Amino acid sequence: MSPMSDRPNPSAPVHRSGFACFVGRPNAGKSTLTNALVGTKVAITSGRPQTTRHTVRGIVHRPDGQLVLVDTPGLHKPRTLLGQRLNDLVRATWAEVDVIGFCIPADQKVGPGDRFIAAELAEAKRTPKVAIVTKTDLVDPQTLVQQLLAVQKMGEDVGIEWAEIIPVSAVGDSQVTLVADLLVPLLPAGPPLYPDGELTDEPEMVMAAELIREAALEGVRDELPHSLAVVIEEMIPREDRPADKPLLDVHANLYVERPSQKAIVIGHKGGRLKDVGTRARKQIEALLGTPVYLDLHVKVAKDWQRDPKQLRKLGF
Ligand SMILES: Nc1nc2c(ncn2[C@@H]2O[C@H](COP(=O)(O)OP(=O)(O)OP(=O)(O)O)[C@@H](O)[C@H]2O)c(=O)[nH]1
Repeated sequence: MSPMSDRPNPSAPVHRSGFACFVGRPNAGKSTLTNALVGTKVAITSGRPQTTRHTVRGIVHRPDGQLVLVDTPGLHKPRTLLGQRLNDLVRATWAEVDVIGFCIPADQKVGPGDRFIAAELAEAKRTPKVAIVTKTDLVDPQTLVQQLLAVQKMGEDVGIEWAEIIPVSAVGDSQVTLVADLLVPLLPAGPPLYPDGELTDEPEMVMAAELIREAALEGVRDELPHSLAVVIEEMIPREDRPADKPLLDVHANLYVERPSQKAIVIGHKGGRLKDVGTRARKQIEALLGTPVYLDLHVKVAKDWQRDPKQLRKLGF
């Protein structure tokens, strides 16, 4: 603990800093809330700083504190080696972060999916947990009150005492600041962990790979849940370009497990892959501030999720 936190002066403003992660079932609104909090268009700001093994999604800089939002993959029934590793990673993250935000959409009844996560979450006894009821713009006030009560009850059922229960609409920009207001006091006292203005410290290649992966999964997430990995083979400035007209060559491989998945990614007459490439290219250009030539190849790496050697190669 830093000496700052021991100082018995309640009137002096204490700077706090630490890590938070959002959990919740798919589509609960975690990414949207993250982006709203961070307040940037760079949707995927990932990083693996020395201080944590986890991917940084975004950093909220405030005068009173710095909130580093880290990513966890979804918890799910482990059927493969990758599934097991992901679940282990989730649990490790929950034990290491300073606060967990459990996102529950306001417009859907608390269900078995939520209860499964809540029961697992209850095991992370030492980490404070905040319940965040998202998408409040989609419901009327009465439904919202019912949902807040249901979330309270779910906590009681599994033995979680929520530090806070916060309704928020990231899309409607309602109470987003309040989420940070309530999370920051739960962080330990300490100086900022990252320089001001920094959104991520991930090497550009990994960020580019994530942008491509996101683009490739768009609309086909259900068909390709964890079956897609992206590896940037090469990222080099094109030679012989005038200084005012640079071009960055990015060559990436998209690995899927089965030929049927390859067909999904590529699409009819390659149309889908072309779209994926265009979208990912624009985002990489926005991210790096330079024109990009993006070259994508889809490869089948059979059963890569079950093969430790392949997993390592693909960065898991
Ligand atoms: N109306 C409304 N829609 C929202 C809000 N927040 C998120 N959404 C929508 O809900 C959907 C899911 O949001 P995401 O932020 O991608 O959810 P997620 O929890 O990150 O989903 P996964 O990445 O699948 O785990 C998207 O279509 C969002 O636009 C909100 O505050 N209001």
